[in-house]
Amino acid sequence: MLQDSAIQDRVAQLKREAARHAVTYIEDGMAVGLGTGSTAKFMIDALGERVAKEGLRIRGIPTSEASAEQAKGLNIPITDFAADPFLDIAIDGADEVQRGSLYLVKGLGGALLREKIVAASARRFVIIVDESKLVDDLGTHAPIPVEITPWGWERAAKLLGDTGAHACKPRMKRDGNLFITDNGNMILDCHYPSIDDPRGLSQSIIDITGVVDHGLFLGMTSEVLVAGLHGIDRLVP
Ligand SMILES: O=C(CO)[C@H](O)[C@H](O)COP(=O)(O)O
Repeated sequence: MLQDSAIQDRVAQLKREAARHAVTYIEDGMAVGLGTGSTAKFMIDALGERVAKEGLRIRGIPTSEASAEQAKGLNIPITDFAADPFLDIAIDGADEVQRGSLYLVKGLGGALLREKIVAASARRFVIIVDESKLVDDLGTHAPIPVEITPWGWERAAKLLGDTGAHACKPRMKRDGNLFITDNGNMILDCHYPSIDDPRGLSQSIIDITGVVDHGLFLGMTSEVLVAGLHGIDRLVP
């Protein structure tokens, strides 16, 4: 029986391999969406390696300031939506992936808005997760993060309660201060006892004035690379 830390090391190693595999989808001349989080970090490292070793010529749009810093440090050229309104591919992690539909919950890393804009702009949206992120029902392990304007947030929190959320709590940082996104907004983490109609819920949340976006990514995924103890599986919707 493998110890917990040995299992975690093995899963991290497989995520790194899955990230390397995802990066083989990137070809010379492509515009690439760069995700955020620990898994996306492996992917950006692998991409940086291809840029340095093979002279791969690509341009990236990072989904957070953190990913932008990492990409710049690896000499990955950065582009923007003025030059590249559409991307060839975007590669990112996720907090939950629903089996079958490949609907996602994203945003526990706080970058959901830019991640969704990048995903929506990409012809191919590739997700890398470990198998603990696969769920039958969305909201099983992760709350649904909702990005909202700070002004009037209490009102949005109340109206989110009407969409079935049991609790919507402002995200805080470890130091006790309010978490503010790269876009200057707040995040409410909303817990739903069950999500039977993800599309209906998505619409109800987005209809609340003051909500900027939320972490349900529905019908956007092109494929998921799942790193499990026995290797890497590829899921398509
Ligand atoms: O949505 C995200 C950030 O907003 C991340 O993709 C998600 O939180 C997964 O992160 P990790 O790869 O660290 O588990």
